[in-house]
Amino acid sequence: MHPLLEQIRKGLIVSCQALEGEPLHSSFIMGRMALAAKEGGAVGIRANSVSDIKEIKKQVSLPVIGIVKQVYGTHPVFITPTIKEVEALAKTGVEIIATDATNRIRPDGSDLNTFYQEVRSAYPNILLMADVSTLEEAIYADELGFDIVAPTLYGYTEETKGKKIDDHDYAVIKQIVKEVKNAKVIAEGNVSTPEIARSVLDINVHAVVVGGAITRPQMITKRFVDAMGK
Ligand SMILES: CC(=O)N[C@H](C=O)[C@@H](O)[C@H](O)[C@H](O)COP(=O)(O)O
Repeated sequence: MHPLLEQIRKGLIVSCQALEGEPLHSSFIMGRMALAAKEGGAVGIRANSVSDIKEIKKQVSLPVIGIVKQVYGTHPVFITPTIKEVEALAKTGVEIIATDATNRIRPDGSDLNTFYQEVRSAYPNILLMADVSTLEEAIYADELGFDIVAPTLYGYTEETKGKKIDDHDYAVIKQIVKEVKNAKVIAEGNVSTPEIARSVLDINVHAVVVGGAITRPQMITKRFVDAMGK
């Protein structure tokens, strides 16, 4: 197994992201979030934007899954959508680059296969993570040769809107773990409690990514307020 994949095996990766318009939108704060995650025992960090990644890399030496969320007009593909974002990420020294790996055509008109080949040949030493929304996309990403597959976009596409990882007794992640042959499967997206993290590990995922439940305090506050019935 690749040493980096060995390093994150069965561990918690904390996604430290705050987009423009969110209260914690600041590379300084994301760097400190990463440090807090490390102190709590995280084995890796997922982060968005060159500026956040640079600051995070100053604060921690954990492996980073880098993305650039870039919206092109009204196009629905926004997680590292084109080679331009990949080039920017590669310069930061991230160990893993994640990208939208749904079956949708990308903003520059290319399909996933063309994009994958282009990225792989330009950056053979960077691990590639496929953010998918369905079992079929997970299988295809695995066949293409992605190192990691995750259902990050399950619940966030037209086809899967509103769905969550723990729906129907974790049916989707169970199927993905069963059908994906070579790539490591990471659970990401709506892992909102330690119990869900434990359950997906028991399903035999390679590692777990948790974002909002740790790093978006406005969401955490709302969950308390909602539970209190206010
Ligand atoms: C759909 C989308 O844009 N997902 C993004 C991908 O990087 C992030 O906004 C999520 O926070 C991340 O996937 C972790 O998920 P959660 O925050 O649910 O633990």
